[in-house]
Amino acid sequence: MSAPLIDKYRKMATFDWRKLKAAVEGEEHVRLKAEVVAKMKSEPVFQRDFRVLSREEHREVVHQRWKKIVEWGLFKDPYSDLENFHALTETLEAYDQGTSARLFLHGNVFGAAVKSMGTERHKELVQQIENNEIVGAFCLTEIGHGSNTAEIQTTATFDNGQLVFNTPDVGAIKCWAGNVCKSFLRRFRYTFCLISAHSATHVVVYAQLHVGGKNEGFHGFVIQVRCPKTFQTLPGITIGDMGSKPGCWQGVENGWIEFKNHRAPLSALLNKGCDITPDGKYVTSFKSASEKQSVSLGTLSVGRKQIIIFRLGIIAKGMMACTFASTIAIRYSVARRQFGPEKGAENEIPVLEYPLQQYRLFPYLSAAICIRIFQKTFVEKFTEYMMRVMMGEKSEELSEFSKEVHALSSGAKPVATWLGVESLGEARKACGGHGFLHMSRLNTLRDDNDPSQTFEGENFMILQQTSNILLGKVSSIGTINTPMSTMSFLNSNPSKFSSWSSNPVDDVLSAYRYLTYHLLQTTSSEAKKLKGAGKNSFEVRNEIQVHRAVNLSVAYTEHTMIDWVQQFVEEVEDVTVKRVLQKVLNLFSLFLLERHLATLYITGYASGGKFGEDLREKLRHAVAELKPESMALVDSIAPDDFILHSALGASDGRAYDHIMEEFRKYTNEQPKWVCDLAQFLQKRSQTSKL
Ligand SMILES: Cc1cc2nc3c(=O)[nH]c(=O)nc-3n(C[C@H](O)[C@H](O)[C@H](O)COP(=O)(O)OP(=O)(O)OC[C@H]3O[C@@H](n4cnc5c(N)ncnc54)[C@H](O)[C@@H]3O)c2cc1C
Repeated sequence: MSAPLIDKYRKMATFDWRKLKAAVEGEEHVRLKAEVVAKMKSEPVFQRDFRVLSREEHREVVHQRWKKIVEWGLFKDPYSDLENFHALTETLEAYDQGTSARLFLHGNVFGAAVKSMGTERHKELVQQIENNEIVGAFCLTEIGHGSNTAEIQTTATFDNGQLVFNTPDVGAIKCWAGNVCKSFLRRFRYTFCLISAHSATHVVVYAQLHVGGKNEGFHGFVIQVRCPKTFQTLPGITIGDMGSKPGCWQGVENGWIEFKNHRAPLSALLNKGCDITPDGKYVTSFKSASEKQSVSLGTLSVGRKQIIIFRLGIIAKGMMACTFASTIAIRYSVARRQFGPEKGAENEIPVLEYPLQQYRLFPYLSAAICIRIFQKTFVEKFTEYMMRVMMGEKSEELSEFSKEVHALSSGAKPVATWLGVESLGEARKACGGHGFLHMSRLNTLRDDNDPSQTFEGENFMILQQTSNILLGKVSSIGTINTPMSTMSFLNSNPSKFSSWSSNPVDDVLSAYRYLTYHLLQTTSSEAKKLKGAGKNSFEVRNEIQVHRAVNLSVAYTEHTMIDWVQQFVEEVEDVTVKRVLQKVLNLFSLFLLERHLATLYITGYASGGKFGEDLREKLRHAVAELKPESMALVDSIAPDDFILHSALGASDGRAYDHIMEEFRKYTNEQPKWVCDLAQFLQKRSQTSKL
């Protein structure tokens, strides 16, 4: 039975949360997710408590869950059953990113790398991967090189018809082994491969290829690293674990690998577009060194699309983080009562009543909904693009499409993951002391989501990809016409602020257009100035980042997010749902824009304090407007309690009961060391009497 207070808040809503959920997620998706959850609930291996597991225990439980999902055979072919596959992926990601990583991410990257860079001679291996007869990992990052992958130092040297792998120094030791992104699976066949520390039998490894004394550059190879029966490493290979990691990543076997004269057959070279003849001649069909590098780095053809698919998946991680943060903190804020207009515990009010608490939490509630709508729209547009690629289209418009998708995904991944991690930190603080308990899950979830800001392109690094593409458009201002129309507004100089309209989102979009346009202009003229002063292109690119290129990428991305969500809301048929979604978007857009207030003034969008005062007043109003809707909105986004797994955030609103249920598990405990304490105290008391 729910607590009366949470029900009171539920009744304040002006809409049916189920209808909103169906409108945002799609009825079929909601139904399929419920099916997966029901299956997991029925299986003992998916039951969990709040105990902190050791590294060994954590990995074993993840392994058992992985096995169960494999046995269920839930996702034989994502191509033929994409809806089911999306439902499974989202549910597993919400349940535990470590389990989903073990299931999907590393294996798919390994398998896809073999498929995209390999040829006919790797067919048998591909078959083994698909049959789960071997276990694979992906080794690109080294101790000394992550972002700058082209400079990795591991070597593969042709010698007597074989390849000899070496790690020249400590910086060249492979680490992290694996790769990340769930939605990669949405389009590509997958395999179940584990990470290298304990389980991998094979790895895709990147190394500098030396043939006949010449370095032919960075190449991909697939090699066996362990015997699949004994799991002993092969000669010349040392593998270890990377030690403890926070959150769910403790359950993931990220490992390091060192090579010392490890010999592998020539077929280890993933030889699409290049090869070594048995007598030791390097041959290539690549026209240039950079093309060769592009294929090896996986940034051409399928590879570039894979990166975008990874990023689309990571945007969803940001959405999920905001979902967990707002669900747990808003439900708890109704159960938690502190102070009141008059003295007496009976007069205390739920902390959700405080405008400051609302101001800290509701923006992330709106972000959870808006990022989901944006991500879903982006996936649809990307699918349309992929269909054209698969149909073999080769047009200038399609290559423009590719660039635009790349620019937006490189901006949206940072914006979404930063918001996600930030939301969990704020939610933890908004839940006070109890928020710090492991059973709130907020700190653990924060740890789970933390690396989403770094992997698959460190956020600040990939924002540079967005700004580079935007800066490339400066010379064609007036004729910019991109397939998704995210840049068309840059064709004309947007006007300064004059007055507010009746629609805050229209006003926010106008401000963003001005902001993006002016950031593009100032970044571009700064670059010209630096070039004129004799700086080289490396220096120029670095010196235009702070306050300029980074802000440009963020502004462009946020403008598109808001614009697409607005278009979605306009299409919603149910009037009550549409009205509340509009309130959600009002808040999301004002919340994001307020962060750019200083730059808006600096770039001359407005002068005097009134614009800023008005913007903030509108933001406070948007927050207040969401209060009566907030609990139903939470219900519309909240995962099932089994998946949410938070003593503070359960849907029945009985946070104290759940907290005490956990506390009581530790009633009158007598750990072994208290005997030692008793003896110590006794000894002290005897000594003091002497
Ligand atoms: C949980 C987790 C799982 C991972 N899994 C894998 C995996 O499976 N396989 C794999 O190969 N790797 C994996 N990685 C590694 C990951 O891909 C890299 O850590 C990531 O690419 C960032 O690279 P880096 O660590 O070298 O960061 P660095 O490049 O060293 O970045 C450090 C700092 O320098 C800044 N910086 C660097 N260059 C510039 C520049 N030009 N301009 C401005 N600032 C700059 C960055 O913004 C950052 O703030 C994983 C990492 C984590 C945390």
